[in-house]
Amino acid sequence: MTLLSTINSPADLRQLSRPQLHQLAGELRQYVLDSVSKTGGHLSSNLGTVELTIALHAVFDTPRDRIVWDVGHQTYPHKILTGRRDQMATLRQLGGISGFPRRDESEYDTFGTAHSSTSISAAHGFAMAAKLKGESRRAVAVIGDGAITAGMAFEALNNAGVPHGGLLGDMLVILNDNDMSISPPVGALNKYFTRLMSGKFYSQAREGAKGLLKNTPLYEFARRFEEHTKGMFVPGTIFEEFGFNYVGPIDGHDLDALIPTLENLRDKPGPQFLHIVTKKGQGYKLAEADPVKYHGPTPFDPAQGIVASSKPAKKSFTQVFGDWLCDQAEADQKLVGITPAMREGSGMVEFHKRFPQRYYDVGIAEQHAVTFAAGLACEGMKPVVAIYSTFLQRGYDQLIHDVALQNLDVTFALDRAGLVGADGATHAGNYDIAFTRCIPNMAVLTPADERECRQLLSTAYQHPGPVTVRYPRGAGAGVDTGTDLSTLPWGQGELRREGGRDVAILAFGTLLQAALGAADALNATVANMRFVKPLDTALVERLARSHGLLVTVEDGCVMGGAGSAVIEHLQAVGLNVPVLQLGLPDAFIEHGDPAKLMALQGLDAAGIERRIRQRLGEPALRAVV
Ligand SMILES: Cc1ncc(C[n+]2csc(CCOP(=O)(O)OP(=O)(O)O)c2C)c(N)n1
Ligand SMILES: CC(=O)[C@@H](O)[C@H](O)COP(=O)(O)O
Ligand SMILES: [Mg+2]
Repeated sequence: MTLLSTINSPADLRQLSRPQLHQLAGELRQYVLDSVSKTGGHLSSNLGTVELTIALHAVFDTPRDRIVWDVGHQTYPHKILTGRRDQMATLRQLGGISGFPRRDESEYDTFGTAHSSTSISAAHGFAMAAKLKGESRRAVAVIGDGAITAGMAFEALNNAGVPHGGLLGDMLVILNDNDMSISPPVGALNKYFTRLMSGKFYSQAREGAKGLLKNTPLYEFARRFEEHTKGMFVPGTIFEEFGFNYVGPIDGHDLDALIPTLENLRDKPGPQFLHIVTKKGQGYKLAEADPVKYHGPTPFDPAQGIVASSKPAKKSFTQVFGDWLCDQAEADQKLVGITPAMREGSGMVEFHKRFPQRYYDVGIAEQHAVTFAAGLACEGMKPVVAIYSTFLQRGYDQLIHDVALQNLDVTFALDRAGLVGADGATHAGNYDIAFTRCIPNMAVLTPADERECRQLLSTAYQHPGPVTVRYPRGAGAGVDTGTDLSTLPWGQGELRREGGRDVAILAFGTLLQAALGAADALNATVANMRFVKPLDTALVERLARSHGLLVTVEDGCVMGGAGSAVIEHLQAVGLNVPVLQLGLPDAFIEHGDPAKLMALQGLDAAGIERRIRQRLGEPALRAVV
């Protein structure tokens, strides 16, 4: 029997001796590796937080004390120790536990997250509420060196370090510095952390206070860095200037350092800041060597590691974008590619290699990414912002105020549009059609397949104003993209299937395939609309005049979506034809296999057919999933 199998809550863990906690760390790390290798999920970050999680639950009185994890992708050890060990087999699957903290999943998950850099604000809220309610409890924010680069983290530090109405929150911010975001970290702050590490951390190690780094790459790195910076004067840290008591850096894998340090900080009033140094992928050699590859793998054999499939894979939309970006950059020196910390996920690795001067990873800084692009556009450059639909939500005011209002020529390549699968509701790109099409000057393009994705990216790029081109996670139908940079006529859709006069389906985006499947069974007309804005109003009117029912289909929210655009136009021109709007409902859709999720929403071919038949008052011919 393992020790881990006896831990059903942090109360059990608090009964263990220090040597037993060391043993627990080994078992927990193995459990994380075993379960993630079966389910897929965020691996590298979780291997790095094993000791920290044990130390936090050993020292703090959780759930009474509030631990707020930033992003929350590193909370698998926390889930395992807080009563969800056996549910790890269901991680990120339909009906299973989430890959992120959820208030409705456990009382130990104090704050729901998945978008980064919110933890210090939320912990500050917890700390001030405790003060106002006269309760004595601690709030702890755990934030990574990637997540802390976002403006929001600094807005919170700025606020939390000074008293309000004479009250100062008792909070601890733990900076989990593993010198990695998803990709290698960028920016001045990262350089600053390296400086901090090379000073205090190294000198502690050298003096034998811990002797822990000896013979490790970190030791050698710190030693070499110190040689470069000899004589450098480091006054207080930036965090002390913000009003925090700064402690560290300490080794975040050393329970014997972590536990006493946390005990000490737990008992100190006011804002405390602990800087720990960890290694992404710790304890699994392959992940340590390539933390990017093991950031969020699909299932793999831990003995072998991730091996490339021998089957030729269909190109993902992300790859279609990445190829297009390189070709367009080759053709136009003015192109600048921008990613807010998602180089791999957005398909920009090759672009980075080939065009390093025109590649910008701005860190986790979506707001800055959008306004930086606006500045470039003012000077006649041609910025392309590659951003996940869900993360553009962070840059919404910048989109309106800095880009659209000045009608600037910025192309937004919106990846992960629609449901994304395992990451669930936090990452779903359901809202971008609704929140972009209402902005004056913005154009909104929805390619139906890989070839059209490439063509509409070129079309957007040539259009002298702000445009979003949205495409989903994963592969399309396998349509050849071609290698040209040809464009499609602005604002025009196309008729893809001439059917009877009863039903015309207006498909926006990649659901065209499912719409065509349904149309075959119904003998319906199908239009591939391509543009949500400017809408092909001539095509809409023609179909409205010649069919008894219009059906709009999109993989975004129905409310305010592309179907709403069609109805608004019909109303404006006084065409009174019934419209059935098919898309995502007014509900958050949980994690699971994307195809299953779409079927459950009635957005596969069978579902579209069934819902149209229901609307026509016909019996459903296919079984409900
Ligand atoms: C607002 C936002 N932008 C981007 C992301 C994607 N993202 C998830 S984890 C991550 C890297 C975080 O790095 P760090 O905070 O250092 O944590 P680590 O993975 O190193 O433990 C990024 C960019 C996100 N979740 N939220
Ligand atoms: C936690 C986070 O935001 C990312 O790691 C995200 O899970 C990546 O998603 P993709 O796998 O779709 O790139
Ligand atoms: Mg990090």
